[in-house]
Amino acid sequence: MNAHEITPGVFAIHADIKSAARFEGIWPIPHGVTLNSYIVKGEKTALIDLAKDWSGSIEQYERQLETAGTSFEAIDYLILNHLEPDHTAFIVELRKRNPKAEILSTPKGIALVKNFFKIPEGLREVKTGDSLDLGAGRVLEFFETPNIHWPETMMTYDRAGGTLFSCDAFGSYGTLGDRVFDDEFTAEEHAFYEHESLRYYSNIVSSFSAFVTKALDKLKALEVKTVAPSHGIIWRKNPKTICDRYAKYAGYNTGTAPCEKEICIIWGSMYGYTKAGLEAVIAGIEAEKVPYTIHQVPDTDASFVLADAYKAAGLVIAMPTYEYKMFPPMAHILDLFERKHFTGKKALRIGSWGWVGGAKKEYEERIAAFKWTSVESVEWQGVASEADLALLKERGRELAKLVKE
Ligand SMILES: Cc1cc2nc3c(=O)[nH]c(=O)nc-3n(C[C@H](O)[C@H](O)[C@H](O)COP(=O)(O)O)c2cc1C
Repeated sequence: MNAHEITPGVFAIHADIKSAARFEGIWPIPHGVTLNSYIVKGEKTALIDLAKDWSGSIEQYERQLETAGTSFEAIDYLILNHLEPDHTAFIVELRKRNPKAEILSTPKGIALVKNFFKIPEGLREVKTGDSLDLGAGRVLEFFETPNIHWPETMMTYDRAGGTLFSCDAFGSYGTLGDRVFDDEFTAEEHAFYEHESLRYYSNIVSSFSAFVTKALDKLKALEVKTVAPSHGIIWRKNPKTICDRYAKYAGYNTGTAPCEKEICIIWGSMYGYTKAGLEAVIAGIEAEKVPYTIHQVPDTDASFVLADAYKAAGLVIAMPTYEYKMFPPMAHILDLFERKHFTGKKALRIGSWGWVGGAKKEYEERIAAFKWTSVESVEWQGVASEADLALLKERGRELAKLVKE
């Protein structure tokens, strides 16, 4: 694969990773993930971010550097926007092959270079407002954007070409193949990557939405012609599309953008009693014509549940009591909701119990901090009666009406 030229002297070094089953060891990536790093040339050459190791990775990476007219040995500066290992794995190899290349990152980033990789020298701390003159009119500017997605994170901006190297911000799952630019994909392909970027955001970034909003504010002053993230599509035709999308995603759990008027139904059931009650709830939702997605746990991986639940204004949580508490796979989902700050939802909880219940109490304790608006929950012993089913349908309607407000 060749490097992709973004503007004269600026290249994307792009790798499709298909060998890993999961991202961060948690989130399934059936369609893989891309890793982008970038070469910027003035009189001096900068490499922005690196890549993770994969089979044959160094050789593939070197071949792309060659097609961009450079090599590990010719790099003058290594700029690290983010120290997560998927963007830094080659750092030791680069330092070995090219001890003169200076490494630039935020003060927290430089501390990680020292502590992670035991590289003690040839390091430069940069802060917001600092810049690096590569010569020939090419100046790179740095913007600290903490917690997108680690505390040390920054973005780098090439003012001459208007390219923003945003690292994990504006990223997505999904490999790209030989195309990397937004104008090279069809509407259908964009719909696929949009869902993968929502899944990426809800899995990886949603805990840090307040920081995303702050970073987007900071970037408003820049004339961004191309958004060049570390994962996924490079946006040169419509950079606003991905910026707006991220602003919307950040708003879902900080309240700066409304969630979608839809319901995500998450259910688990051992013997089908809760499921039968859920069908009545669904009938109520359908009667109100509110769109919904539905996921059974644990069958559907939490990664996909999070994506649909993150964007939905409404949630149905359907589960039985299990050992005096919530059905364990649902407890896992609620634990993730807490960690990822899924606030502000409208929710209905239902479920069957056998002899004394317990799920309701644990659920209510768990969601107390979530700032959700709850429709009164419905519980029943064993098989739902006709009266239970009528009530369940009614509560489904009630939730749907709330979502439509
Ligand atoms: C492993 C296990 C643990 C259970 N623990 C409780 C419990 O602590 N309290 C209770 O009231 N019912 C308990 N039950 C009973 C179920 O909650 C009850 O049968 C319910 O109707 C199952 O609904 P489902 O078919 O949707 O799974 C338990 C059932 C199983 C299989």
